[in-house]
Amino acid sequence: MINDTSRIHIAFLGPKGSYSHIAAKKYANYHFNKITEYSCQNFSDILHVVENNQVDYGILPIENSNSGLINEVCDLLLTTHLILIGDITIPIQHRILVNNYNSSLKQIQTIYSHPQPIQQCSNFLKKFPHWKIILCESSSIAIKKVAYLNQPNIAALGSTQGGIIYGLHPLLLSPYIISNYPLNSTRFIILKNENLLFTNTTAILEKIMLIISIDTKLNKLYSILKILQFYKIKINFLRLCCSLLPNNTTNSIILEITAHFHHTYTQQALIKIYNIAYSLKILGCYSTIAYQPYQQYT
Ligand SMILES: O=C(O)C(=O)Cc1ccccc1
Repeated sequence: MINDTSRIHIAFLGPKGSYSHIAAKKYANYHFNKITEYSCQNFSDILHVVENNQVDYGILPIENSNSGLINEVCDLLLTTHLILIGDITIPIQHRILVNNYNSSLKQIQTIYSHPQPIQQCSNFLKKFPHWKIILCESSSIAIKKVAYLNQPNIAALGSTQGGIIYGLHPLLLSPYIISNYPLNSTRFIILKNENLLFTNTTAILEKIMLIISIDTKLNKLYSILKILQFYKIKINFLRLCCSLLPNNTTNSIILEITAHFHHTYTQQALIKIYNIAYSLKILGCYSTIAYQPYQQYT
């Protein structure tokens, strides 16, 4: 347990300069005075340090506008007792980062990054089939490695901020060209080790994330969708997590809805879902922050 109570400790993926670090700083600027950043090697380590009260909050990417839901994070949500207290969406602008600012695309033979940026830039990367792709635990560890190796034929795919921290230079290419879709953004969720679902009673908590366990054989998923439709509750995303065990008779659903927990319709819908499910867990009720600083490129 960290003793300095005047500071908020927040855990994120990678050394400084990762997209998760950028999101953590933006979230913290909005909510807290002083923060201490706590860097983790992988997503499960983030949950671990929050669960053990080594830090106050953990931040994890949940979905990207290009590549969709981040499966590894969804799977981790099924196993944690942490609650979700907020989310933040930030623009993601990938850059090709090199050691020497005179370098060109032609020189590159190997590119390092996290699987997410690689997936989000897959169309651009297809133009260079001879490039060797090296997957790393975060984009910032990739940047750090490329800076350490200091060779003209290697590059990292990551953020401008990460490049600045480790002394890499972005090639003069618009991030619009590098990402599969120009408006690339990622939504991050903020997790806390707490029992209370409603820590911030003054905020308008407009989103609810649920984990529902249902029978695999019966048409329970359809029934859940019908209930939500009946109460006109908007589904933000739904992920069906099928068990790989042959005799397992339950599936888990991660469902995010736009709804106010105390609204009568929400309460009625949740009771109906609870009645047809094996179990219903409310992972969190929270409000959202979205940053849209795309203007700088328009
Ligand atoms: O590798 C990083 O920098 C991360 O934070 C993971 C990631 C990468 C790209 C989009 C969202 C999250």
